[in-house]
Parts: sequence; C-alpha cells; structure tokens
Amino acid sequence: MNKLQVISDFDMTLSRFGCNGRRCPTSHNILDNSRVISEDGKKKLKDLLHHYYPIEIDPNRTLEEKRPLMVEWWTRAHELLSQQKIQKGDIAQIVRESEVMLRDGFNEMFDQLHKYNVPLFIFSAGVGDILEEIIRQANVFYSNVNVVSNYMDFDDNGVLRRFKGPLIHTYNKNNSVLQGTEYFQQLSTRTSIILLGDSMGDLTMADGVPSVENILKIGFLNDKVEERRGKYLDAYDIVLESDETLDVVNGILRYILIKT
Ligand SMILES: Nc1ccn([C@@H]2O[C@H](COP(=O)(O)O)[C@@H](O)[C@H]2O)c(=O)n1
Repeated sequence: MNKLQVISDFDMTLSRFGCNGRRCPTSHNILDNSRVISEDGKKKLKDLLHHYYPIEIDPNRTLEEKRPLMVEWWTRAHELLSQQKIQKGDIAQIVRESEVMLRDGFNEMFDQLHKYNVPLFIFSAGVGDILEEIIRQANVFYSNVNVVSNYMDFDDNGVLRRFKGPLIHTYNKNNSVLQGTEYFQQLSTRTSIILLGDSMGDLTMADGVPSVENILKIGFLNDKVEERRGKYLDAYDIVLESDETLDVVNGILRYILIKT
C-alpha cells in the first residue's frame, strides 16, 4: 500500500463514454456545447471534432503522423474557445448543466484511495478547470488527488483569454509536459503503479516515474472496438470493453489495500 500510486486519464476513463444511449461529453465538449458558446462557435468546434477525432482513434495511422494533427486540433479549438468571452464564474454552472457522468463505482475508487492515502494522479489532455469542477461537484476532490491538464488563463475580470501551456494532447502525455512539476520525484518510493487509460497515448503517462517496480495497465476500449482490440490487447494488461464501471479497478484495489 505504501508503494502504490494510481495514474489515470480523465475523459472517457474516469468519465463515462456512453450514457442513455448517447455519447457522454468530454471536458472540451462540455464547454463546446454550453450556452456560453455562440452558434457559430459551436458549429466550428463541432466541425473540428468531426475532422480530427477519427484521426485520433485511427488504428492505421502512426503516432508520429497523429501528433502534429492533434496539436493542430487542440490549438484551433483553444483559439476558438478563447474568442468566446467565457467567464470563470460560469464554469460551475456549465458543468452542472452538462450531461457528463463519472463511471459507476467512482465513489468507491476515490474513497478507497483517499482512505489508504494512495496518491491519484489525473493526467488529462482535457480542460483542467472543467474536470476539477466535475470531481468537486461529485464530492471526491480529496487531498490525495493531483491533476495535470490544460488550464484556462483568465484576465483580471475573470474572462478567458487563452490556455496556459504546455499544451497537452492525447499523444504527448509523458514526461515532456511534466517538466517543473516534480510530482513523480516527490513520490519516488511509490514504485508500484496502476495505470488507467483509454487511448494508446495514455500508455506513456507513467514514463516520468523514477524507478517503476510493477505497473498494471488497465485500458478502457470505448470506440471502434473491433478494429482496435488487437493493439489494445498487446499494449494493456487488462482491456475492458463496453464497460461503464470501475468495478474491475475497485476489485483490484480492494485486494491490494485490504490485504496489505
Ligand atoms: N477540442 C477537443 C480536443 C480533444 N477532445 C477529446 O478530449 C479527450 C481528452 O483527452 P484525455 O487525454 O483526457 O482523454 C481526447 O480523447 C479528445 O477526443 C475533444 O473532445 N475536443
């Protein structure tokens, strides 16, 4: 237990992929679809999503091919969002009005990790201010939770003017964007890792951990399941398909935490 840490992606890993027969929103989508975005802005953001999302999940393109295109997507979306005069004070209401849902079992997972003082590092290419608000509203933003993500930069009047760097996208979730945070150095004795992700990009999230002794990689395969199964099975130790719960993760945690 003293050696364990959990490193997790957020969108479509801790949050649900599907709900009520529809796609659940990502932290970006929560903003894109909100009442504070103009109709023209919504259309442009949706066009970007329809163009770049199929590229993000395309199993036939290499990560080298995808990386510059992901930078293009995030940069263009953040520019559009920054033109919308989004108010910091509106974030809580935007999240409350959204259809976002955390995976079933999130309470048990966050509660167990908190109870046993196991650090939970959320490494997300989503929007940090939004995802923090989601976990705050779910009453699980405990002191053992740390988030690295894309944060909004508001001016003195609380209006969004840009996003802070470095930009985090699906395929640069590694040490290159953690320089200066020294998070993993502080946890150098936490050499056993449970990694939770939903993309091939999430596999590098633990690269900055100084001396990994054990790592268990659990992957949620949400979309294009048939086409991507082979690659996921090769890369992850456990692959969960069409699973909207954290039951497997909770079972493993229960086994480790209660036994030790
Ligand atoms: N403008 C955008 C950019 C990205 N997304 C999606 O958000 C996900 C965030 O990444 P995680 O590392 O937290 O999973 C990513 O998978 C993109 O599909 C978006 O919706 N809008």
